Amino acid sequence: MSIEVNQLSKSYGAQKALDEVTFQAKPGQILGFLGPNGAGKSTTMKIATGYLAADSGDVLIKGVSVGKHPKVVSRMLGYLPEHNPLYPDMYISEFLHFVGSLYAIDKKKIEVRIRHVMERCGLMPEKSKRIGQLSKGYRQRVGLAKALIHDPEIIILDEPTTGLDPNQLVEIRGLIREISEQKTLIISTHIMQEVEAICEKVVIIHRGKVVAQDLLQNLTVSGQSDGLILETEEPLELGWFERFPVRTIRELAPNRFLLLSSEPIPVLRKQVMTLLAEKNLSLVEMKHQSKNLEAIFHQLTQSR
Ligand SMILES: Nc1ncnc2c1ncn2[C@@H]1O[C@H](COP(=O)(O)OP(=O)(O)OP(=O)(O)O)[C@@H](O)[C@H]1O
Repeated sequence: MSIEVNQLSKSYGAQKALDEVTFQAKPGQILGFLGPNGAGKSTTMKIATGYLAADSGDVLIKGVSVGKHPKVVSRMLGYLPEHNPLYPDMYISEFLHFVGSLYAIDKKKIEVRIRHVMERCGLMPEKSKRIGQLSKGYRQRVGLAKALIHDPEIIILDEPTTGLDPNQLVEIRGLIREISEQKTLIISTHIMQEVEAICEKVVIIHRGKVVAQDLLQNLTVSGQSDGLILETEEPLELGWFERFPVRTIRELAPNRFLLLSSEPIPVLRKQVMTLLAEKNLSLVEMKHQSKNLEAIFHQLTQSR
């Protein structure tokens, strides 16, 4: 295994942020680490990269304990934190020089290495600007370049596309896919499309506990999550669905529900149509929510 997270627990005061979190990533795998706000993703990433100590449990990077050998591990890891810390007054290459010196990269090799990562991360068009003058997308690229400068085998990216516009988002995702060749990647995110677009394996965490861990293809096929999204102009009463073949109801937004069906969707749809007519409700939207990651995520991380 490239990364083994073993029974990690962490509390902040009385609050338990992680409760025996366990998962693994194989060499060459892109693992999507998913969870709602406050689930414990950043805490896990910080412990895995040696920035924070766990209360119990450990993370092994290629068999080396992060808790016991944080310095050894830091050379094997590239990390893009959620709040990507950069020096706004520095030029990009100046900044990468500085980071390279922290990893004691050979002075003869550093120029070549900086040029390589700047090209790889598409930074050459902006090379004459200071970091503070760059757009958010380009600052994320600098963060990625920083994570790659010492050519680590394992890369951990904490919410790498948050706050990017749709064009930058596609570009950065493409870049992540390119970077991932021959590397092991963990990407923490709450964007389902991101995981579906780039990840092979998925771990879902909720309130500090792992609630699902599998290959994306297995999760989306085996998840018992076929459902119907229903939105009406008027409020719906949950009691109306008691006689329906509905296992669970999730409120996605006001007057908008995900009904997880225990029967084929056409059976449920027919009953919902009858209900709408009976109650004289105006339909805004009704659509089949197939067994996709978003439905599984809702199912596992929202309470009724
Ligand atoms: N330094 C801290 N002190 C106290 N509580 C903290 C601290 N850091 C995180 N927490 C709490 O621990 C829980 C997990 O936080 P964490 O940042 O790991 O979640 P997350 O899944 O990364 O969330 P988000 O998607 O919102 O970034 C949250 O309830 C958070 O408020």
